[in-house]
Amino acid sequence: MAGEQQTTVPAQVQERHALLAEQVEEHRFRYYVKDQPVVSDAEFDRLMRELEELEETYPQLRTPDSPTQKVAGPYRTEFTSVEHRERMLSLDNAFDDLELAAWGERIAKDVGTTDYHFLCEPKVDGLAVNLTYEHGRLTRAATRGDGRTGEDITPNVRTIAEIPHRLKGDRVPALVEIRGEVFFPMEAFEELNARLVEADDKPFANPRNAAAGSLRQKDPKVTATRPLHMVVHGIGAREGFDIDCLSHAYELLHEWGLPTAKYNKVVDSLDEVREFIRYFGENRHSVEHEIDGVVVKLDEIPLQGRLGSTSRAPRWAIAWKYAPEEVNTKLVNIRVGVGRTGRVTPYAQVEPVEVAGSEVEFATLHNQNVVKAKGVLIGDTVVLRKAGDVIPEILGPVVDLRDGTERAFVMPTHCPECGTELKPMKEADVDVRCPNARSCPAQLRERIAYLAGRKCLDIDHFGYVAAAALTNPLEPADPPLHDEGDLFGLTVEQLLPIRAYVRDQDSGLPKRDPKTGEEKTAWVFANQQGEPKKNAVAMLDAIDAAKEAPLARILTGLSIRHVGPVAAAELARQFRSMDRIDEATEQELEEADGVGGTIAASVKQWLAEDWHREILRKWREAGVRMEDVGTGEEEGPRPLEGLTVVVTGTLTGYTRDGAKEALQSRGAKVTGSVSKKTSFVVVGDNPGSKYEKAMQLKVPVLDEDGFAVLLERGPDAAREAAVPAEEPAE
Ligand SMILES: NC(=O)c1ccc[n+]([C@@H]2O[C@H](COP(=O)([O-])OP(=O)(O)OC[C@H]3O[C@@H](n4cnc5c(N)ncnc54)[C@H](O)[C@@H]3O)[C@@H](O)[C@H]2O)c1
Ligand SMILES: [Zn+2]
Repeated sequence: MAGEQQTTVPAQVQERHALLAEQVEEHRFRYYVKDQPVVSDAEFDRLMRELEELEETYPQLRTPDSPTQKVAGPYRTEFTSVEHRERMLSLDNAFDDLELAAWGERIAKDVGTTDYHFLCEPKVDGLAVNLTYEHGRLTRAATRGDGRTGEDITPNVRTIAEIPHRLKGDRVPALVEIRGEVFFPMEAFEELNARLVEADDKPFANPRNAAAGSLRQKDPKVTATRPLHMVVHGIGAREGFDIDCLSHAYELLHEWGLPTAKYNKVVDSLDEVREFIRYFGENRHSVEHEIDGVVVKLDEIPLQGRLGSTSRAPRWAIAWKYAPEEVNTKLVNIRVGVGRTGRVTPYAQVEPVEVAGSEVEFATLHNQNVVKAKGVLIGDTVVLRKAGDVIPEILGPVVDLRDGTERAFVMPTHCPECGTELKPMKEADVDVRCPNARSCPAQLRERIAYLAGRKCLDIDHFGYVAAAALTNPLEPADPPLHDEGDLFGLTVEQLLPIRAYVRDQDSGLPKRDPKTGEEKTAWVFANQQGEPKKNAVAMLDAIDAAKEAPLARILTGLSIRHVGPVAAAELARQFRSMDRIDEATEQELEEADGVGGTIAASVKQWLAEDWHREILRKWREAGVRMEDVGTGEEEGPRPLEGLTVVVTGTLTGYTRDGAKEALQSRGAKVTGSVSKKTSFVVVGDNPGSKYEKAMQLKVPVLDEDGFAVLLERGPDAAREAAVPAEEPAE
């Protein structure tokens, strides 16, 4: 200590420290008071980290008014100030295992016993609220403020349905302060922003800001219209009752009617803490609110007291932060991509950013109404979210950074790739499509990529870049594939001269070099000596092998509307060859198990088109089998015998009845409600409560692809394809 006092702080360091402190204070003000932050949480955390590191090296900089020594504020706001009876603190963070281990060691050293437990809780991404109950009545609700003094938001909090105005039961104390997190559900966020934009109000950048902004309204009537929820996660001052552990306190809070968390877990060791962190890292989105980390607490309350707190955070708890899923970036442009069925989708093109482990340059905007509803303008700084494997999306604009140069998106009237005039999908539909199915380069590229892809022919070394190169190269002018018909006739000589754009698979748009900003191009199949690349040769071999593909995969790969993997499997099982499907009447197709009128009509329509027939003719000529060997009758087995399956939500390739028949014809029992005896729950879009029930009961859940696996390959393979439904906590 004495030595450190003598090192003088270099002038640049002092300046840097002052600048960081000022920035942190500014960001806190925008975040806690205006509910409109201009930087991402991760960016904010980096500033805080740098500040802490400077103070670690030069402890003289760590004065009591440094932001590192305070919760936040104090702020004067339009709300009345109220004192908390006990301070509301922030939490120290652990960003890696070393920091978690260091915390664990400090606990072990300072706690004075070996008999203690860790309470693990998902960290709710919302805003902290303090509820005061006196003799069971909610007498006050306040924000955290600077930790000692918060804002009185009692009337607003009273509008939140799940917060009781009166505690239940006969063990109600004289006084208790309850701490918790108010959050805004992700599903409702888009709708709120749409309403705000409609009314010419500022949209929120993310759900956490929406929670804070909705709760901190001058008029509680406005708050009442917002779907706010709360999870309680602590207690402050108390009189008239005693508790030994925080986990037991939660049981009491639950008994009083307060919304306690479902997933908390008490464990003995740091390794089990790690397991909890790992589990929720992978299942972040199976919880009803956003999670930005895990909070680990010492469960024993007397031991918490022994460790005490700093001016900013308790020593007995730590927040593990997950890698951020949200970043701020610039919306450079909104362009449209054309999908396999011709559907035209606006895409945000952003300044490339790293998020959730990958570089993102495009984010879907679904359709023109979504662009409008989100309230984003070209040129905005936006919040971009990438959750797990899901396609990145734009949450909302950072309105406070606008400078007036931003402009609204206008949906193009013509296809960006073939120039054909766009038409609504159906009459009065918001979705528009390019009607030029056969030779629109975009649609052809998407169909070929799908045909070569995992669900269909599964051709090795034939990815999206190859599909793009073969259908619409920059050189030569005449592409090797004019449609699907040319696939099995490809030769190595055709591949060598191909140069093409490197395209993003989700949007279909050319990727750009982050340094030069130019669109990336490549010689896709030839090496520098002009010889074929190994992968190109292997791809041609794989194309050849795909001539023997099972009929179901061929059928799926034709991109016939309504014929996804499941319907294709049904058609193949019952008709067994393309010829027989071709010869069957619409009536006969319709009467087949699990097919139905829509699919039958669509198959017949497809087959009636000349250029489609030409594809089949060329394929036949090239030796594509398009027939399943064996009669099929002798297998007629009931591979799903003994299984009970529930189907919920909308499937794209199947009607509800069709799905049911496909299951029953294989021997499965189909029921309407989920129980412990259910073998699988098949979920489509908008699944609702049965899905949640399945998660609770740990019943394996199958999406549409998983459903196809179940039908084609049976329950063992399907179990591997199922969503893990295991939960660590009870
Ligand atoms: N983007 C910005 O400009 C900006 C500005 C200020 C703060 N922030 C964000 O806020 C964070 C700092 O805020 P903070 O001081 O509230 O710290 P914090 O969010 O890192 O942790 C403390 C808070 O976690 C909450 N919490 C959630 N679940 C909990 C649980 N199960 N148990 C206990 N507490 C739980 C509590 O409200 C507590 O106050 C930053 O790390 C940053 O992410 C962002
Ligand atoms: Zn087109």
